[in-house]
Amino acid sequence: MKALHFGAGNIGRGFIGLILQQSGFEVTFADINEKVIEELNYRKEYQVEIADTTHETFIVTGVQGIHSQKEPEKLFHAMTEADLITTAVGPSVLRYLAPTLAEGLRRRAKKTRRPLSIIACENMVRGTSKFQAFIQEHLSSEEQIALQSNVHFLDAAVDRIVPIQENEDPLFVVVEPYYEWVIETKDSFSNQLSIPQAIFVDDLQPYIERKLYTVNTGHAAAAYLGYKKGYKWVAEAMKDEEILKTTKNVLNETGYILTKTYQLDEREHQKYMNKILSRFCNPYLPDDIVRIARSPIRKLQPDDRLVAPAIKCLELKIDPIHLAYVIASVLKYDYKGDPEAQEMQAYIQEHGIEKAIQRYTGISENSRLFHLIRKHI
Ligand SMILES: NC(=O)c1ccc[n+]([C@@H]2O[C@H](COP(=O)([O-])OP(=O)(O)OC[C@H]3O[C@@H](n4cnc5c(N)ncnc54)[C@H](O)[C@@H]3O)[C@@H](O)[C@H]2O)c1
Ligand SMILES: O=P(O)(O)OC[C@@H](O)[C@@H](O)[C@H](O)[C@H](O)CO
Repeated sequence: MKALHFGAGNIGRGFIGLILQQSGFEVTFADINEKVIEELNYRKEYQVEIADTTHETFIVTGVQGIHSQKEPEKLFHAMTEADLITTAVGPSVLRYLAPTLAEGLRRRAKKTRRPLSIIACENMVRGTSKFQAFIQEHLSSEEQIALQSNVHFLDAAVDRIVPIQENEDPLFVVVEPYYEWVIETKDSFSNQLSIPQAIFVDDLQPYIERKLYTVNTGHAAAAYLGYKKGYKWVAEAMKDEEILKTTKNVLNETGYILTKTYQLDEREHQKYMNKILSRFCNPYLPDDIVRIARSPIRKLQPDDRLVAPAIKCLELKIDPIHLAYVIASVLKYDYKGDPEAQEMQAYIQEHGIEKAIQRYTGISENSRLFHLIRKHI
C-alpha cells in the first residue's frame, strides 16, 4: 500500500507518517520545504522520539519526498500510485492544494480505477469534506461522477501535540506519547483502509467536536492568557493558578455542551479533560505559546474552537463567560511574528474593536455573546 502525504511538517512526520509506516504503507511526503524534501530523499528515513521518561525512538524507514510545486509530474505519478492521500498542511492551505489534487485525480482516473482514500488531517470540523468541495470546483460534473465510485473522501480528527522542532536534524521530531486518529467510515469501502492504530467510526461529529472543543479550546485558553502574562511555554502558563483556573472553567463550559449534545458520560468526560490538562503540562515537551496561538483570525472564526462552542452555550441557555474572556484575549493578541495577529491589530487600530469583533467572529452587535466579549476589552 502506498500513501502520499502533503505536509512533511510536525504532525506530518511526527504522527501521520509514523502511523502509516507502522501500518505497512510506503510513505511519500509532498512539501514545499526544499531542505526537508532533499533530506528525505537522501536519507530515506527519519527519527521520531517520544517525549516522556523513556525517550523511546522510532525510525520511519522507506520514505521519500516530492517538491509539490517544482516536481508536478513526479507528484501526479505518486497520486496515481497512491492508495491513500493525506494532508497536514494547515486549514488555509487546502484551498491552494485543490487545483493540484483535481489535476492529479483527473490523470489518475485515466490510468487506474483502483480505490483511493483521501483524508485531511487538519484541526477543523469536516476538513476533508471542505477539501473535497475545493477540489470539486476544479472538476467538471462528469469528472466528479466518474470519481465517485473509487475516490473516497473521509473526514477525520487527529490528536497529538507536536511542538515546533528546534533540532539540528531537520527531520528529527519529538512528539508527546498520546495520540488519537479517528476516521469516519461512511461505507463498506472505507473499511478496506487498514490503519490498526486509527479508530473507525460511523459518525465523526462527537469525536471532532470533543477533540477541538477540549484539546484545542483548552490549548487556546492557556496560550492567549499565557501570552498576555508574558509566558513563553504553555507548561509554564499552566503553573499560573489564575490561567489554570480559567482554562478549567473554559473546559467546563465546553464540557457542558459536549455532554449535553452527545450524551457523554460526565465522569468519563471529566477524566478526558484531566488527561488533556496533564498533556499541556508535559515537562518533556517544550511547546511555545506562539505556536498554539498561531493564526488568531482562523481561531476566531465562527466554526472554530472558541466561537462555535460559545454560541452552543447560549443555545443551551448558559452564558459562556469564560469563553468570552478568552475570545477577548485573542483580540488582544499582537505577536509581531504572526501575520494574522498583525493584520487583526491593524484592523482594530483603524476600525475599532466593535467592528473587529463582528468581522472576525461573525457575531452581530445585538448578540449576547458580543456584549460578553466587549465587556472584557
Ligand atoms: N502540531 C500539532 O500539534 C498538530 C496536532 C494535530 C493537528 N495539527 C494540524 O496539522 C496541520 C499542520 O500542523 P503542523 O503543526 O504540522 O504545521 P507545520 O507548519 O509543522 O507543517 C505544515 C507543513 O505543510 C507544508 N506546506 C505548506 N504549504 C504547503 C503546500 N502548498 N504544499 C505542500 N506542503 C505545504 C509546510 O512546508 C510544512 O512542512 C494543521 O492543520 C494543524 O492544525 C497539528
Ligand atoms: O494547530 P492549530 O493552530 O489549529 O492549534 C494549535 C494547537 O492547539 C494544536 O496544534 C494542538 O497541538 C493539536 O491539535 C493537538 O492535537
